Amino acid sequence: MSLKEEFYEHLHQIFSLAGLFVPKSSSEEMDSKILQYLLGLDDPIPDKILVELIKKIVIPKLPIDDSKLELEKFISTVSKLPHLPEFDTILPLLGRLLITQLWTDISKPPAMIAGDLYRSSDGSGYNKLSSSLGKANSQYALTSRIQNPIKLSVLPKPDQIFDEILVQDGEFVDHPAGISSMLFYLAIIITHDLFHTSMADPTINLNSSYLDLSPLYGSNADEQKSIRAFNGGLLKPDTFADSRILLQPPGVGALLILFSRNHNYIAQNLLEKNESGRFSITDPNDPKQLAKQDEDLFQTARLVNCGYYINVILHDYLRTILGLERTSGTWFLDPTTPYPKKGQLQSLPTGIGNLVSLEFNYIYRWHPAVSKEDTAWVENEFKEILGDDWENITIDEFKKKMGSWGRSIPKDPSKWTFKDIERDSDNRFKESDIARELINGTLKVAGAFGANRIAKVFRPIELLGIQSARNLGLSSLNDFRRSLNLVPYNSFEEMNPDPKVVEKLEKLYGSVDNVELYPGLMTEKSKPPELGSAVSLPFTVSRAILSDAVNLVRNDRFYTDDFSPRNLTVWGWKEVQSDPNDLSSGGVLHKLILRHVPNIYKENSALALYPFIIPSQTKKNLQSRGNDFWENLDYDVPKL
Ligand code: HEM
Ligand SMILES: [Ca+2]
Repeated sequence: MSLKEEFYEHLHQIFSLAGLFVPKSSSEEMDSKILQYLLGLDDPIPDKILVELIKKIVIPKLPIDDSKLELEKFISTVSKLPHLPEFDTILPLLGRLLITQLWTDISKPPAMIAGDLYRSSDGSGYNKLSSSLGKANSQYALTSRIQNPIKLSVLPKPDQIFDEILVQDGEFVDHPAGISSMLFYLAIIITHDLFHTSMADPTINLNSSYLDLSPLYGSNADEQKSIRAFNGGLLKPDTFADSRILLQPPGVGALLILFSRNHNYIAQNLLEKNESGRFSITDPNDPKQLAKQDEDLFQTARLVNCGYYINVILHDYLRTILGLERTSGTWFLDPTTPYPKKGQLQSLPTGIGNLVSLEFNYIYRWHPAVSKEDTAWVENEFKEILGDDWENITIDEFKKKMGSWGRSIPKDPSKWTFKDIERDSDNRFKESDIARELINGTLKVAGAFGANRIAKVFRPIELLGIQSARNLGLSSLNDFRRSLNLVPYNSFEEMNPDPKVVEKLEKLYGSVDNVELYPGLMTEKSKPPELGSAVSLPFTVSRAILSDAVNLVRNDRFYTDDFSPRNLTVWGWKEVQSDPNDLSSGGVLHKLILRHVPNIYKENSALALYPFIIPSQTKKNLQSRGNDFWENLDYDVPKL
């Protein structure tokens, strides 16, 4: 059988499987019949030459080699077709095919707009045709359709759920793949970039639905103003916009300060290089020109800084999540790749905008991962903010106390400090203070996911979360799984093989179809760390966050169509690239660490190059590659 005949044989089988009857025939006849089927014609195409021409249009070899003049041959053949009755249906169809091909060449809606280079302060205009999509202060989207309503006359009380299956019972369990707290510090920055549920109305998200570093740059014009120096595009020293970061362990703030410092490094370099004179002014005393220069430098620096951030997410964070550092391969998941139409594969759009959903807000509540040390830190913090009876505080009290804490901090974010970490006379934090938090973040092993793994200190937050999800009518875990095309769980045992967990779930929910989304996500089984899922997330969570990541990045025009030297400058565009063959296997975060807390880490420090994994585990992971690559790294803890 020739290759072509073999191909037709396969195709015949596929069509038969799909219930489409296609008689076996010669390949020529087959071509004509397949085209007849694809084009919805009543009769086979009557002419061999036409079949060949139509094939080239329906199944083109992309990109098209126009030197072969295929299009011209097509037009000239079509224009010479004799007026015969058998061509009556074919002629208009040929026109339709040609117009369709030419029409689909150009992406719709347009993703790039000339001269519209910058991110807005609140995420509006990221997509020009639906310019409010995903801007701050919008209602959340919903992902999951309710197909099987929960059949339980009385749902278990939130505190019953927390006290039975969520609260840590017994010893803290180390993360099985040695994931460090630093990975979760970045996860906290990501979640604080995407979600800020309004206390007044839980359907409203006060943040933009884009990974645009809103924790650093703010989510509206006022917040953005509060962090800018209004000179040379700079930010105030070591300043960020989102006060919620102050409630987190200081390592999260330290990581965000790397991005704050990086912004100023970028702005200074942009002005110094001043490519094509794009930041030039003619009169250094003209306030109007100075203001425009400041704005252009600020906005361009933000684009470059976000370029670093997205590459940290793709090359450090996702790589660790997928366990890719254990192999020498350089493959990674790149949602930004352009995929034009190919054969019957439709093109995959980019830059079409994004709106995060309530379900994803819950997918991303990873409180089980908080380390032992950070939990102790949070306990102290909560005692101060919530009072001595913090463990038993009611939801209303919790909201009230959090509100008054928010009003008690300085209005000017450049005055914010972390507990025990003060600002120097130049208003910057000491390198050693920032480095200490980052180093400890890499040394502190995160907590394992699973049922009964959330520290008690999170009780009020979890009760609020469970109650709020209920008020908002979120779907069951199984319906959410259906919405992602995952098979629903048929039994509690399928959801989690641990008999102790099964027993508790059964008592609370009766049937697996009744399990609510959030309690379900936090108690289902976790993925084994060995197989491409190093972070050992709960099954549904692990699948959902990959879909989320791909959408967030691909749908943002600033990371796809507009991610170019035109917008970022040639220097900026080169700066943010990852190099898969370097010591960090393509990581980007080490560049920020080595640059912004200089002379503390060695250039080859495992803690800088693989900050999301505790160093002893990094050594094991790299050794498992089976070569001597691991010997290039220094695994000692940097001295302060
Ligand atoms: C390390 C200590 C942490 C503390 C002190 C903390 C604290 C809080 C607080 C106070 C809330 C607000 C509850 C509400 O208003 O409904 C919250 C919600 C949330 N947390 Fe955490 N959290 C921590 C770790 C994490 C981690 C590691 C993640 C995941 C990466 C995470 C993800 C979330 C998300 C997505 C929300 C919902 C946010 C919103 O809707 O505005 N948190 N957390
Ligand atoms: Ca955002």
